[in-house]
Amino acid sequence: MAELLTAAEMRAVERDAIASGIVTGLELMERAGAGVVDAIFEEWPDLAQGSHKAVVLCGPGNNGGDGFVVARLLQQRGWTVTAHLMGEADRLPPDARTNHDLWIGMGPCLPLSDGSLGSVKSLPDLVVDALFGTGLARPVEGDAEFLLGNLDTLRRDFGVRSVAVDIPSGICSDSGKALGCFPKVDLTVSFHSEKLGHRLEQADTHSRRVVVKDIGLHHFDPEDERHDHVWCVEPPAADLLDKPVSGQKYTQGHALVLTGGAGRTGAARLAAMAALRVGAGLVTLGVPQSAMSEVANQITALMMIKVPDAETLGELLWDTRLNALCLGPGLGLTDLPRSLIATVLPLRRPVVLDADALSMFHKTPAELFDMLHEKAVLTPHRGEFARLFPDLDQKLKQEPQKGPAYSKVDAVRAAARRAGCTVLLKGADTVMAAPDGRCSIHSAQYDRAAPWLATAGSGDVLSGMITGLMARGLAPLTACETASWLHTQCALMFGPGLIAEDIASQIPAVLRDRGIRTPSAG
Ligand SMILES: NC(=O)C1=CN([C@@H]2O[C@H](COP(=O)(O)OP(=O)(O)OC[C@H]3O[C@@H](n4cnc5c(N)ncnc54)[C@H](OP(=O)(O)O)[C@@H]3O)[C@@H](O)[C@H]2O)[C@@H](O)CC1
Ligand SMILES: [K+]
Repeated sequence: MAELLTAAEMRAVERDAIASGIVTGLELMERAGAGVVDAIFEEWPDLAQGSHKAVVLCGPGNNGGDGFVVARLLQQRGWTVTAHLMGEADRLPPDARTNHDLWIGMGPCLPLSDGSLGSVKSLPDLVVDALFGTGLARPVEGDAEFLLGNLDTLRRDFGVRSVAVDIPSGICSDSGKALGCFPKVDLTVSFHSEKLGHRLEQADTHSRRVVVKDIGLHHFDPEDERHDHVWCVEPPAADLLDKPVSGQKYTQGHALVLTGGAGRTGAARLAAMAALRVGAGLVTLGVPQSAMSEVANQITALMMIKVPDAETLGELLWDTRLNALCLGPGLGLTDLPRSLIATVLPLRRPVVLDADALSMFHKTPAELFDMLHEKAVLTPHRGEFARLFPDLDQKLKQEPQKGPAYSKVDAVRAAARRAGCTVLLKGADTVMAAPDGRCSIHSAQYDRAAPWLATAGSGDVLSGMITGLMARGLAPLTACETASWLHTQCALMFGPGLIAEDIASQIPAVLRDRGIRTPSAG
């Protein structure tokens, strides 16, 4: 998995590298600027030929310093470049000041103003946004706000291309939240690793693409440093999902998914099918009397068993081969589901709680938290999260007045700690955290945007996938990471027109794509 860094972590990596003597700050800035120029030509090969016109907006910190390097390197390629500086040159930090002074010998540096992007008659081919990077400390105002607001219009209406250095200015790199304004650029070029802000919130609405350029710094090792850092979920390794050739069905676990009453069993059936498709050996639906014939008419590979009350469920669970459970999809909000949950949780067996199993505790979340354990997973959407963790949701909702802003990572980590189990908060930026602080983000953004996944029953399928993977023996956080990736990948594979029933049906194709083959296929 790839690390996602906060501004403080990035500064620490830089500081350690400089202190060890392997590199200077000035060298890092040069590499950063050169990385931006390389990325520009990779993105737009036509700009690598001939002479073009660029405007570089430089801020008062080192992000501005990177901008002066870009200005110099483009000018050296024969471009016509104008730099615009926000603030006073003599207040720039040392490395940025050095690059400013180098630029002054080469081309114009004007004060930033509302006219910095030129007039309709003299527009540049490219705008470089180097106003603020990881040091954004408060909302952007004045001329900077005006200019950033215009970038998207220039792109749409006049074909002017825009590139942000490190992160679009105005976006908090720790939280992805906008501080004061909301630019939209074609390309963001970041350094060393992506920052959390490239993946959180509506990240792909302020940049159409993000590329990361290596500047020769040390990367964290996921095996050693999982607790402190946040990781971006990547495609699961084939051996995580493959089945042993000689295995029989019980070696892949037996999941139990509880349904609601008559007329409300669809959600649990979706979850159960997903659990089976991700490879659980057996999946049984636990069904109340009123829904027995409805469920019997709808299933083939799934099994069912009557669960009229909590006592029956308790007896059933003496069978420890039932090794992962799913409660919530369509379960209802009456006393029966509450007693079913109270029967399941003390057994400390892997369990996913979703939907109604979360909503029913909205007045008494502490009652739920008291029963939870480290093998449990909560999979709330934002509304369910707000009901269980109203104070954290409130903090998350507040419009930030300073950076770094409170982030979804902060909120989900706090929720997992409080609940004592893994919490997965759904979204295009799905954030999941274990109670010990391990945390990852699955991003269905940029080229993995899956808008058709926002469809009724989609969350039930995700819960089922997590349950099935836990039945196969995956640890809760790993199951969440793997299921999040599979869920989105199925949607991408199916494409437009997707409904919840289609998601799990794509699993075989996705598994084949991951290199999981039948032995005879080699
Ligand atoms: N770390 C690394 O390894 C590397 C880092 N590199 C580059 O450095 C960048 C980080 O540089 P940075 O720390 O100087 O912060 P940066 O984003 O330039 O802004 C700070 C300045 O902006 C000001 N300011 C803030 N908000 C404001 C507002 N709303 N309105 C007005 N002013 C505001 C703030 O003022 P202050 O808060 O101090 O009053 C301060 O003057 C990073 O993104 C990357 O591009 C690369 O060279 C490669 C290696
Ligand atoms: K920027």
